[in-house]
Amino acid sequence: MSSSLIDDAKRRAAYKAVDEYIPPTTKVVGIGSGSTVVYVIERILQRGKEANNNVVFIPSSFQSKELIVQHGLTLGDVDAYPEIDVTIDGADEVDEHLNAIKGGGGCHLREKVIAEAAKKFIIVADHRKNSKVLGENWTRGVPIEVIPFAYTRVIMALKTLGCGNPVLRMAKAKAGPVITDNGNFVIDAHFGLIHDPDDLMRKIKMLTGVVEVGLFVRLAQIAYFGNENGSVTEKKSVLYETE
Ligand SMILES: O=C[C@H](O)[C@H](O)[C@H](O)COP(=O)(O)O
Repeated sequence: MSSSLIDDAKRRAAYKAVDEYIPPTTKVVGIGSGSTVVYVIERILQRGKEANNNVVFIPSSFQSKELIVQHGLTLGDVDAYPEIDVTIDGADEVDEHLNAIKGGGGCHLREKVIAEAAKKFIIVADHRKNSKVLGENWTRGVPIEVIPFAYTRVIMALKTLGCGNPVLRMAKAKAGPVITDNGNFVIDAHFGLIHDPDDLMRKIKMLTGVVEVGLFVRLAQIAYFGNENGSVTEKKSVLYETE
């Protein structure tokens, strides 16, 4: 599938999420990070200045803060708005229960804060992210943000938890490791198929030096996946099916 077809798929998922989950009454919107979220902003801007005038946007990263500011939207902070109406974000993989792997861009710590602060957390992605079980398609591993001082110890501990080859994420255009928006490192740890993401998330989070794990368990209400044929698949959490 060409990259423009994938971009189209991301765009359709993002547009649908904005159309269905940001009604005119919405006051506070959380903005995730990554390439799909760019289309979320694109759709929000298409609603026009008037529709966005009274809406505050809360970023989950340097990237989303820049998107909000550059497009003249009102920037807020989770300190001032600890309760968000709806957060829309991308994902690296989503399982059948709407658990997700996130952090391919190293932003999962702030993204999780913004997701947990939201009454509704919505995922937007292309069809490659739509799996039955986590680890099926996303084999780069679970992103784990760690304080630099502890990274070697965390890598050792991840091996005892069953990860064969945890890798410190290296920067592409700089010598040395990726540094997150919070000044930390990221370790990518592939665990094969993850049948119990809650259990794995808790075990990793208990390791000293781990700041946040890119496993989002039971947080999403709905996920939209843009497909190759132009359709959009909706996956809804059983936790919200009664709504
Ligand atoms: O740290 C990055 C985030 O978790 C992204 O939301 C995730 O990697 C998906 O990004 P994209 O929309 O570019 O596939």
